[in-house]
Amino acid sequence: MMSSFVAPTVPAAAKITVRDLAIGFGATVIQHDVSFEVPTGAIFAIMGGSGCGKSTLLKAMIGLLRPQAGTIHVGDEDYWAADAPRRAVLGRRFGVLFQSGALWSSMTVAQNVALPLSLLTSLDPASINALVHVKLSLVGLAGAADVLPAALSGGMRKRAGLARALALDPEVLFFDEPSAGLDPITARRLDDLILEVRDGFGTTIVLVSHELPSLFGICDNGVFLDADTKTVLAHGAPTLLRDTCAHPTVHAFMTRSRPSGAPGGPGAGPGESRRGV
Ligand SMILES: Nc1ncnc2c1ncn2[C@@H]1O[C@H](COP(=O)(O)OP(=O)(O)OP(=O)(O)O)[C@@H](O)[C@H]1O
Repeated sequence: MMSSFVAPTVPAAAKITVRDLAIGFGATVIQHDVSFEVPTGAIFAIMGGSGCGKSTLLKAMIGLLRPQAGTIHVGDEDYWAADAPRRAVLGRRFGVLFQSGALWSSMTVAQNVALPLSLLTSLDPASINALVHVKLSLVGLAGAADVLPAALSGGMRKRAGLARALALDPEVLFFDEPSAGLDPITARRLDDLILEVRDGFGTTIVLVSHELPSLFGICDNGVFLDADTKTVLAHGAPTLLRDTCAHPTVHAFMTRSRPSGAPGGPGAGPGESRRGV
């Protein structure tokens, strides 16, 4: 007799492929001809100076901003060619942690983490509670389940946001400036947590950051955007770009030095050299 058992479908690993992307607002182009691939299981950095379009690129990748041109593939699927309901289904494979944590202020930490589970799954309340407890334990907030976000420190808010982003077991986690506003030790703890999530669950991680310690400490791949040319200047791990990239803008950013030709930078006259600025 044939078995009626049907094996659950495991979604294909969500490699993200960006091709010839142009992003912007109205007629304004912020970046164009952006191409890169986020390998499965990578911690991938979107780097570049202020205003170059990192957050705008992130918005296009998580479905908040339609690109002006080009494609973003999630696995084999062209994300922006899909209709809105299909994009919503694809989007369930993503978790997002915004800069502020973006928690609902009138809901407790546990209720915030439970929200995506009650909205997007048919799990019963007891299963949701159990899952919430697991996610909060993972980020070290099991003891803060019944606390309102206002009572949390900045680092705890980020961790609560991370627990919520992890609620649906995403294949890809997006972070917008995860360490912004955190002291160096708290930022380091958050970095360690991001590494634990990637190593423990194989989650692909895409993060926007200009915190050099985080970039060097946890990212194994990335792309560097430039505001002046509105294009990608370099691809690769932040440490690789720091150690080998000769482009003056990338080199200056990665080594916190002045671009060559700038006052006090390499190539500047001796009288222009200053320290401690
Ligand atoms: N909604 C919007 N409408 C019009 N222009 C926008 C909008 N959002 C951002 N911009 C502009 O797009 C450019 C890129 O902004 P974006 O926030 O993506 O840069 P960023 O690299 O993330 O910067 P930062 O590191 O300072 O956060 C900026 O010039 C910004 O003013």
